[in-house]
Amino acid sequence: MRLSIGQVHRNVLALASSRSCFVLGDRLSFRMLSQPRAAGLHQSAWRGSQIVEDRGGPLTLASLEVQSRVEYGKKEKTPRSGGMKPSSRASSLNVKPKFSPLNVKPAKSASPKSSGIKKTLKVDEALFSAKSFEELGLPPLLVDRLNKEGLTAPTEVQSAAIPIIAQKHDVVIQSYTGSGKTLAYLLPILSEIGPLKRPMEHDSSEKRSGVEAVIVAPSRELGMQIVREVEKILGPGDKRLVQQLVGGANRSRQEEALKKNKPIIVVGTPGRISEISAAGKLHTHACRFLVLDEVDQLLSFNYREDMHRILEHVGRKSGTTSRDILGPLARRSERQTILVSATIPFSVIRAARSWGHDPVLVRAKSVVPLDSITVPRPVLSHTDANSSSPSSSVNQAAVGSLPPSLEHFYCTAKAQHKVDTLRRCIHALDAQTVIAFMNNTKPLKDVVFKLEARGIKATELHGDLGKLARSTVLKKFKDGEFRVLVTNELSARGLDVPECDLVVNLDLPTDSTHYAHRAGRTGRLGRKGIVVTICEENEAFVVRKMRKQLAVPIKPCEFTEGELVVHKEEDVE
Ligand SMILES: Nc1ncnc2c1ncn2[C@@H]1O[C@H](COP(=O)(O)OP(=O)(O)OP(=O)(O)O)[C@@H](O)[C@H]1O
Repeated sequence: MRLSIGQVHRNVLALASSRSCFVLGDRLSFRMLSQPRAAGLHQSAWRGSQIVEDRGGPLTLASLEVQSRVEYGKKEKTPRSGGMKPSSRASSLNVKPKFSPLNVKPAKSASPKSSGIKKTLKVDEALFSAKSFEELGLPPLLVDRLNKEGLTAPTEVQSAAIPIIAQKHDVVIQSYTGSGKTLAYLLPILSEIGPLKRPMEHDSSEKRSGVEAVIVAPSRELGMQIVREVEKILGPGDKRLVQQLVGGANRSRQEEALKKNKPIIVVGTPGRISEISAAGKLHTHACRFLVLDEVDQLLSFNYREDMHRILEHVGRKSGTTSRDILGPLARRSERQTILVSATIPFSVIRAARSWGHDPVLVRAKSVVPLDSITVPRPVLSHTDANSSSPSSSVNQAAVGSLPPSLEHFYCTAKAQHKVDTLRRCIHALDAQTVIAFMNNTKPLKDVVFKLEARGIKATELHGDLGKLARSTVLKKFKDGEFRVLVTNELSARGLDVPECDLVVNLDLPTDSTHYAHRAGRTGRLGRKGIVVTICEENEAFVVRKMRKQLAVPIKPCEFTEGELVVHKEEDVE
């Protein structure tokens, strides 16, 4: 019996002595794991077959999509191109839960389009709120649009954030990666502005002109992703109401589009927004909402000038200057500020307190006034928002940022053997959609080359590629044309590839916050996912340190004979 990754944490039955590998139990019913998968899956998976009854085939990442709580329909699996062996896609299950939030269309079919199979990715029901979108007070037109898009129930963080933003609080939204933070701020904004908004008795919207919401994101990819999310909700007829202002794209075209389309929402990167604003082509004085997505990164030293301009200008009536008698208070009253990240260091809490209007911290199941949070005094430093706090603040920020559905492992390998370890890891886990992180740009190509030479379709994504190349690569990866995306920190934040079932760190992340964001590219919306860190022997202590800081088990392992072998900690220490 080979066992699925998803079962590790709950089903450990025994430890095999000599290799100290875990032998795992299985509580899932045979019916759920039965024939179709058995036919398609190969030997890779967990060692431990001696003890557990063989139920007809190995369980691999594909089986992560199976949960005992809900009933599934099964569909044919479509192989992802480039794999050594044709195997299952992890996401070919139909799920029909209580509120059918799981009736979610994947962002994109990850299998070749020719398959004609409309897949439904299984997500974790527990992530969803017991309340409906209507109960949260969203306007009927907006709820209709959401339903049309297959979004029928809010996640917990959406359920907490939507009413609080509607009450005009400034908020800091913190919840783990892939928990739906984007809609948590978009929905209350779209309830107030644009064609789907709540009907008002005394509608002052006619008097408003210009941009009403500015959303800032640290990367083009994330910016574009947010634009697509807004477009999806607005529907094809009103797409022009959102405008992307990301770097790397033609600036004059963006300026022309601003003039022609008169968008109510702009989404962009700090540099481009502030550039166009400084040129007088973007008028945001009447803006009602300012969102900083991945706020901890946006408030880092790198972005300080652009962010300063944005914070000074957005939602600030012309004529007021920072020397006005009310100073920042006058500005505050003009806009609602929404700060969002899976990792919120104390520095962000401090900033939010100083700009905020009754600011509150919103988490999945709690809403806390920021004033009630004890924040240590800052330590001066000029590197970034995280490091402007003591290292404990970095650690504090990362705690609770990881979805519980993730499983973490690490293994050691010499630098020159890392790609081979990656290959063995992919096969042992039968991973279909893999993101491999490195710290620098230069070695990415080499890794891609080596993977391709071993028959694994791979591609690279980094900031040196042009905007078009970046979006093409990403699209092809999402569409399943490549099995592995080899990338750097650029892709660590916010990137939503629902099908991603494995994240691999080929280089160690710089700290636990970086680990958390990289890891969060898998296990989206409560799906199962695996994170494997491949490090050198003398770096293993760093992983163990991060494990402590993050308070998640990161288990030592190795990949032998097409299988994942989990070690007892003592064997490696
Ligand atoms: N209520 C919902 N029902 C179904 N799917 C949803 C819902 N809310 C969000 N999603 C989907 O869940 C996925 C993750 O959402 P999102 O990208 O907003 O997560 P996040 O918390 O911002 O993650 P990160 O911290 O990595 O940026 C997206 O594919 C999104 O479309």
